[in-house]
Amino acid sequence: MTDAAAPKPAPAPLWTETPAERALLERDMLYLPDSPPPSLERLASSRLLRRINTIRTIRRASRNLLDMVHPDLAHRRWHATRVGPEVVITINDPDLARHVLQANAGNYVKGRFYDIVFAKFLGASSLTLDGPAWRQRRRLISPAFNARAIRGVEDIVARHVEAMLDRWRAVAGASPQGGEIDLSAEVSELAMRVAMEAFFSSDMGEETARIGRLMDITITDAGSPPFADVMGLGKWAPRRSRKAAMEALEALDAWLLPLIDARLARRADGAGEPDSPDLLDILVHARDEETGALLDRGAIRNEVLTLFAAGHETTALSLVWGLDRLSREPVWQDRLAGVAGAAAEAAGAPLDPAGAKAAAELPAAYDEILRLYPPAFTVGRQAIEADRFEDLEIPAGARMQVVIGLIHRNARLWEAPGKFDPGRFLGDAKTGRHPFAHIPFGAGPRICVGLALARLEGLMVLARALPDLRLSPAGPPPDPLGKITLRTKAPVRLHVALRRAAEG
Ligand code: HEM
Repeated sequence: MTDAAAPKPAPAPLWTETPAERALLERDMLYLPDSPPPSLERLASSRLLRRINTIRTIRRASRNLLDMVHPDLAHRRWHATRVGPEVVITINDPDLARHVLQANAGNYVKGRFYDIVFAKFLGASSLTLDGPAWRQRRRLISPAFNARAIRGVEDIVARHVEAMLDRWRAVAGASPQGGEIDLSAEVSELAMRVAMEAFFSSDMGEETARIGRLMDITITDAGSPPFADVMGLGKWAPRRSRKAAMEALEALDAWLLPLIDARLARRADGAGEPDSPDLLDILVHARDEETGALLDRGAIRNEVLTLFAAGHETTALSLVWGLDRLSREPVWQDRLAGVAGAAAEAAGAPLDPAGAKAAAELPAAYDEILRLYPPAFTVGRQAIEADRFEDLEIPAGARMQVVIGLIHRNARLWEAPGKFDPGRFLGDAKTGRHPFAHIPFGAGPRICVGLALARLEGLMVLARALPDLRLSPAGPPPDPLGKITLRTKAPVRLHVALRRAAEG
């Protein structure tokens, strides 16, 4: 038999959605815990119940943080419970979120939980510090994320997006039916490569898989702090081993510290800040406004690790959830592909960031992705002093958990909240919306410092991928898993085909 007569390969299996899957995709809560935590009122009646609840909650939360969210919260503005020594108030209300994150932000710090979760890994950094030390650190790192700095990394982002899409186009073009990619691995590699080059002007080479694994081990471990730490028990209390995470952290340090040391050595030799500094240059040359002091090696290491950890996983997850959902929304996918394709044709070149922004449907689609699947599902604060909001008494020390993922699907704020509809962010549709109804990057003084970089990456992937590639699901909708971020329980795969082949 000649090649020409060889049978065509069997069509790649394309996922056929069931009504149950559609209902799951469009429900008002992304996640429903099967047994919710009891309310504060019920716990007040029994010490035994409080103990049992604490142990149970910590166990469950260390497996999946989303289990902390009470399903009743979908219909309530807040819910109070007690975990160990703390009153925990979970929030599904834009006014209370504004009170905690902005209006009375001075009374709320990152607090004990951030110490437990991050201190061992990131140390003191812009993410974990509070008060004047945080303000100073934030001032120091902000120049690395201002409009000029972001324009400076546009080419880096475009180059890495294209390199990723070339791999996808090769898979898609290998057969008329297209093929499958490991979406989770692909976008994680993209976000790491962008961070590495934008922050350190350095190439990750073949390191992405190893560094990704090390980051994953440390972040996963940080997201499940030992019971004794959560309970605030002394050193005498037994704790589970964190050996694997500490080894991963050492390996990360062994990778990062030489990069930092090389720049510190240049500074010691008298080299000033270059004309186009990267993030590491900015940190190495940053001086305290009042004292003129430079950051020491430890502070630079903490900041660099924080920015790498805070930046790469969140951005990658927005694309995992977003492209998976788009693969299940063919009408919007075709519309976005048409808009991006027409804009690129008019420009006579692949869309650049300004062109992608100007094609209003594209930023609207990224906003809708961040609404349905906010990678930072929840942000927490601790009350310094007792406070009051309407009829809610907030005791001193209370943990305030703003559940962004609930506010984003709150039926009082959004019509048909589970439906994918970027139209919510187009034209007049935004008029009159509560300013805290959509807060994927947080809000107030501690709003995400890297949001422009994240948006740039998200937008460029949509703008460049959709005109060429038709995305379809390779399996059922992903299951959410709350660690520190909104992960998926298993890596997500995606089916990609060339649009021209698919349409021809
Ligand atoms: C889609 C991607 C991203 C999402 C959804 C996201 C979300 C958030 C949120 C919700 C906060 C506020 C936390 C709080 O109030 O407690 C935050 C803070 C922060 N983010 Fe992002 N982020 C993203 C990307 C990035 C990137 C790319 C970077 C850096 C390269 C970054 C660095 C930070 C830092 C340093 C903070 C702490 C800021 C402070 O407290 O002053 N993030 N992020």
